[in-house]
Amino acid sequence: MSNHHSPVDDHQVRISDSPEIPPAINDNWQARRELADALRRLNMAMLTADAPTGQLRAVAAVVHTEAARIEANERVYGRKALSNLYTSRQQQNPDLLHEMSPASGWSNAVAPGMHIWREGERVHARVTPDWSHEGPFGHLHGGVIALLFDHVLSIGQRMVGSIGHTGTLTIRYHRPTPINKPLRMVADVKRIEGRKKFMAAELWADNACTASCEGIFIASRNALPPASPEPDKADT
Ligand SMILES: CCCCCCCCCCCCCC(=O)SCCNC(=O)CCNC(=O)[C@H](O)C(C)(C)COP(=O)(O)OP(=O)(O)OC[C@H]1O[C@@H](n2cnc3c(N)ncnc32)[C@H](O)[C@@H]1OP(=O)(O)O
Repeated sequence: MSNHHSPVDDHQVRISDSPEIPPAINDNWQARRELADALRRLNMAMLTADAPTGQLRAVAAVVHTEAARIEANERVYGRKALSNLYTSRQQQNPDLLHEMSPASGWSNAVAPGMHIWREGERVHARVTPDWSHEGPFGHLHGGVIALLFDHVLSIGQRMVGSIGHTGTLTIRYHRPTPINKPLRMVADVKRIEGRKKFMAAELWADNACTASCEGIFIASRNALPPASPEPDKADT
């Protein structure tokens, strides 16, 4: 595919250089983070509490009412549309990925809450999946692990240019990965061949590598050549 693709639109994606979670874009997005936290708490309570049926139905009714209140606002669907809205209001176009991503978005209640940052030629990440991400009893779902790898490797591509599509992910699950404890990830670029970036990453719990991954990412035909030492400056 891809002759008809528009150029990869990842100019706004930045890799943090700090292990600290950055502040929200503005107070509105801070409020979205707070609502996402509340939703995660509600989900966790629902999954773990031996609650009476009537109580569960009563809470569902309240949540539907509150959702309708928010739905009554003008709707803007997707990162691209939201970016355009910011641009049309002549505000700086912010990096919405880190708020909205299903893997790392602080304002996305389904995301496990993952922070990615760069140190030298590697990207690091930390994430604490919980009971809502359980696969085997007490352990992390393998599909969630694939999501975490895909995301950390995707963002890691920014070290050497623009973000390309995931072509192939090869994951080896070495041992069950725990939930409810901080996990660490590390990723780097192994080599670049034309439009292909060969990447690798590991997932660690305490002192054990529980899974490792190799990924091939394919840059758009329209992307600028890779391997710039300062991708943000080269791409913008
Ligand atoms: C992601 C972009 C947006 C970024 C926004 C920022 C947010 C980031 C958010 C996070 C996003 C998270 C990330 C996501 O979730 S990305 C979403 C998951 N991925 C997809 O949906 C990708 C679907 N597939 C495609 O679109 C096309 O097949 C692609 C683009 C992959 C290649 O189609 P294209 O027409 O361009 O390729 P080509 O035929 O000219 O071949 C070119 C070269 O590549 C080699 N090859 C081809 N396919 C594969 C493969 N599957 N594995 C390994 N190698 C492959 C091929 O042999 C050839 O090599 P060579 O012969 O030259 O040696």
